[in-house]
Amino acid sequence: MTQLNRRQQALLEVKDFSFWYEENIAPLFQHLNVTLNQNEVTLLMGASGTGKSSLALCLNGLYPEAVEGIASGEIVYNGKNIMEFEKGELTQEIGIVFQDPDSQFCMITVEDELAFTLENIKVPALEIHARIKKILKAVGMEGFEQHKIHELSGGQKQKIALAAVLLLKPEMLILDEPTANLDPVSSLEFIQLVEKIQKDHQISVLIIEHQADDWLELIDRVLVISRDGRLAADDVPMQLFTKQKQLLEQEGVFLPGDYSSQPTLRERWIQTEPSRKRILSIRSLSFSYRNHEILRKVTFDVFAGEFLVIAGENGAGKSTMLQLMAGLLSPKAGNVCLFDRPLAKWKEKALRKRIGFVFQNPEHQFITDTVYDELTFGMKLNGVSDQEMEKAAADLMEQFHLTPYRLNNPFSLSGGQKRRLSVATVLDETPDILLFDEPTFGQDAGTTSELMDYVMDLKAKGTAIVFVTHDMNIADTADNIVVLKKGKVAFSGSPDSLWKQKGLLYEARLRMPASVRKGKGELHGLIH
Ligand SMILES: Nc1ncnc2c1ncn2[C@@H]1O[C@H](COP(=O)(O)OP(=O)(O)OP(=O)(O)O)[C@@H](O)[C@H]1O
Ligand SMILES: Nc1ncnc2c1ncn2[C@@H]1O[C@H](COP(=O)(O)OP(=O)(O)OP(=O)(O)O)[C@@H](O)[C@H]1O
Repeated sequence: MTQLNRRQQALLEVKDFSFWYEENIAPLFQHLNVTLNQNEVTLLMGASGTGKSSLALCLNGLYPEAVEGIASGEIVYNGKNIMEFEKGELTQEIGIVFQDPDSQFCMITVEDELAFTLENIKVPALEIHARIKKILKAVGMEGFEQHKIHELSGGQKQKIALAAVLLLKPEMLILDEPTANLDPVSSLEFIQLVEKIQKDHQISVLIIEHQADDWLELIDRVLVISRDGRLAADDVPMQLFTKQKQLLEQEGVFLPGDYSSQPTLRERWIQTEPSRKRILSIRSLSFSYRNHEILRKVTFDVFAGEFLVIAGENGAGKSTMLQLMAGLLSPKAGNVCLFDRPLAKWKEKALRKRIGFVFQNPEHQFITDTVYDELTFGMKLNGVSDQEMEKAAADLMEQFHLTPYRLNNPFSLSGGQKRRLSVATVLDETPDILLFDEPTFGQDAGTTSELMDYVMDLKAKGTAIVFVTHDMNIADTADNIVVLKKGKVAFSGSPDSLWKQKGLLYEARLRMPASVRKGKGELHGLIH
């Protein structure tokens, strides 16, 4: 940590800046005054929905224009008001890696995407190939030139999005929850990569993240936006996390493990034992996309009242596994049985009633124009009365902090709100098994523990819960963890027995949770 000892030279000055999505509603953030300096690494924190992503888009001049929003005050970049830059000019100076990397791509293959970026900044054709090769190596994606972007795993996409932005050689880099889709070791490597790029090029970096632990070594300064859209804190990390704990807890911000005296997620619940009633059995299951084998002879069971986590590196086949468990994909060999009956023999409607499924990308799930319609879509199909529907939807909106957004379009919600809505839509009735792909991604400390409380309550009542997750603090609370490695089951057992297997953790690109590392005095161990 450099404790603000770098030479302070203003790069981006935010002066009395306020922003509204619509007239006649309260501003999303107001009277912000803050200066981001050259060669400085700043972390921006705040509860889900406070406006962090929106602020990032204001800083590089895309908002308010792109959303017909309203802004007052000014933002000055290198001494010049950002409104005075030509269209597209500022996006080269201030590069953003978006929260959802899919929203950033416009070409089919990795090479075309990166070449498109270089052509836009008029790089000579002869140089393009070498520049792409070099940047792919820098982000650990060497040899992926011909891969189709939509076929990459979430983590692989994130690295390509970073590569595309770095090609522009920006003076400032904004990273919006950049490690949310990465496996634990890739996440750490990504942070090290950002550190190296920052040091080599002395660029200014603004990171938006809910969990700061692994960034602590790198960040100079932390800003916190409060729920009412004001700058609640601006301090060096150690001062902030030791002296302002109460404020941070009130604002729903995760305290890094080093500073937190809160119980770990695992300590929060009285563990309930799963029953021996088998809900789902997976036997010798194999699956390929075209000739590419993704899963090979996978076998495990899921029991009533069990909390099972599927973990593994980016691209290991976890999301594919979950879709096979839901009957959204069909196995090439082997089978998945629900109550000893193959999924293929179930009627679609009966299957959907018994298995709830939440996609990795919430947007893949939304089919209506409002939060309320999204929550009641399934209920309407099942003939639930208007009165019951209203009550159930109101309860879910309350529980998942979505009440103010009842009539909002699901696509306009913040990343964390979208995630909560997609989870809430499968909770309108209680199926036998709930399959969630990264349900806690993008959540602040408060919404994570509330969501886990909700899910643990369902588990205690007998619902089987399956999470695909990269969050090892959450994996630590599971009854059973299945680790996939290159499409095969590399481990199945309790979290405690997994944490003892250092070699396996390393090979599967997993890490012990912070609380376990802390107990062993290895909190900042690079890999484990
Ligand atoms: N295009 C839009 N139109 C209207 N409202 C929007 C739009 N985009 C975001 N919002 C609203 O602005 C608020 C802030 O969203 P934003 O994505 O900036 O929050 P955030 O702090 O980044 O949240 P998270 O941590 O969940 O990603 C949310 O309440 C969201 O519903
Ligand atoms: N529609 C598709 N067509 C072809 N290949 C695909 C498709 N979807 C995924 N893949 C490939 O299958 C492999 C497994 O992908 P999957 O999304 O299941 O991995 P994952 O373990 O969930 O990864 P992550 O943690 O990054 O989300 C990856 O190599 C991916 O590139």
